[in-house]
Amino acid sequence: MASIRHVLPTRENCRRDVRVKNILVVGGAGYIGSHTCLDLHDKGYRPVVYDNLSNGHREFVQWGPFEEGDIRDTDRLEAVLARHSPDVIVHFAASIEVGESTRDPIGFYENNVAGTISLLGAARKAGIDRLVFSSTCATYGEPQSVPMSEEHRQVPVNPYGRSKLMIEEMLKDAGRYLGMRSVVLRYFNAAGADPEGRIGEWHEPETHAVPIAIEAALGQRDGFFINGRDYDTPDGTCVRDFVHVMDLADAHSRAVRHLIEGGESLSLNLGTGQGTTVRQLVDTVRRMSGREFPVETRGRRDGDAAALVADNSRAKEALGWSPRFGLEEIVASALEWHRSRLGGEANAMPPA
Ligand SMILES: NC(=O)c1ccc[n+]([C@@H]2O[C@H](COP(=O)([O-])OP(=O)(O)OC[C@H]3O[C@@H](n4cnc5c(N)ncnc54)[C@H](O)[C@@H]3O)[C@@H](O)[C@H]2O)c1
Ligand SMILES: O=c1ccn([C@@H]2O[C@H](COP(=O)(O)OP(=O)(O)O[C@H]3O[C@H](CO)[C@@H](O)[C@H](O)[C@H]3O)[C@@H](O)[C@H]2O)c(=O)[nH]1
Repeated sequence: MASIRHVLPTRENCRRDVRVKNILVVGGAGYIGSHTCLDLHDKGYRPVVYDNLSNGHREFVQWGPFEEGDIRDTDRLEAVLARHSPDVIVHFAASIEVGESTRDPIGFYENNVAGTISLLGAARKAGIDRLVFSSTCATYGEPQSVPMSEEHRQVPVNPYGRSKLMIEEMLKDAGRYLGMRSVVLRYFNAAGADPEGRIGEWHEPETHAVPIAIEAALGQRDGFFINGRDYDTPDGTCVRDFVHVMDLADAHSRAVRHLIEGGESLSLNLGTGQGTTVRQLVDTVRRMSGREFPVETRGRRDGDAAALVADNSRAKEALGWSPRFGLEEIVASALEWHRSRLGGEANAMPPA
């Protein structure tokens, strides 16, 4: 298989057709936001990060200026917008953990919905009417059919998904009545890391399947617990559509360009269209890391859908986007990132 580095766009081949513009990346010190800054920079944009560092990392801000602030602080946002005059806002900032949303629903609506109202107000005042928004396949709720197209009904089953759907509805009204154009990107399961190992997935606490399996392989956890093996799927474990974070980043840069070029508002799924069971994921991590680790089964996790796989044809058509990487590249890049973070600790471990 070709090295991941060989298919990444270079600064040179993308600069030719994109003028340098400021892009405000809200939540850009986080996982997907920082990879998007890397991609925007490589394509000739200047990403300005606005983040309160509640879940992000200062050291992930490497490709443009950093403005520390909270999206609920409208005055601070207005000052930053006035200073940088961005052409487009890319909005990642949110509380993201589904389980936490059931324990603290009001906190989720406060950060995600009230925070976005504050951001939209500041953007309107600054005359910025182009926005790319991080949504999620969790807005669909229980799948009626797989793969899921954008026409699938949206009936989220947890406060996290509902908060994202509320924002999608607000953006529709901002488009209808205020002329704001937006690209809503509904990600499936983001995973993987910058192939050069500069940034990667780093959530605290970590709840996502890929980094947890890798931490188990690197001896940072006792093992991996599969949440339920009694689903109606090929091996009884949940099916997910893992999409490489660099492919997501590429889609954001394309969405930015679409808006700058006058394109209409869009809602798009971002996934590969390929389903992977949790068991297959764990086996791939074992094989690629060369390390066995204990795998046990526990009960189902509340709110988990059996299978979530994207129909990505609309994103392909509207943005000319296509996922370039599969599960092996996801696991390889994530392994590299985790190993580089652990340094000698990972290398010192005896093979299992
Ligand atoms: N990770 C996934 O698989 C996935 C899937 C679907 C959708 N999403 C969405 O993508 C976006 C990014 O997810 P991520 O995995 O990179 O999460 P992340 O937590 O790594 O990034 C979110 C960033 O937003 C910042 N932030 C949060 N609240 C803020 C506030 N009030 N003001 C300023 N900054 C704030 C955090 O500090 C963090 O840096 C989120 O909106 C999430 O809902 C993620
Ligand atoms: O230790 C673990 C962790 C996860 N899983 C399972 O692995 C699958 C994937 O889980 P996870 O990586 O936590 O992702 P999701 O719960 O599918 O949620 C992610 O993907 C959603 C879109 O599918 C986004 O909306 C969310 O923000 C994002 O966290 C699920 O079946 C989990 O139950 C395990 O079995 N064991």
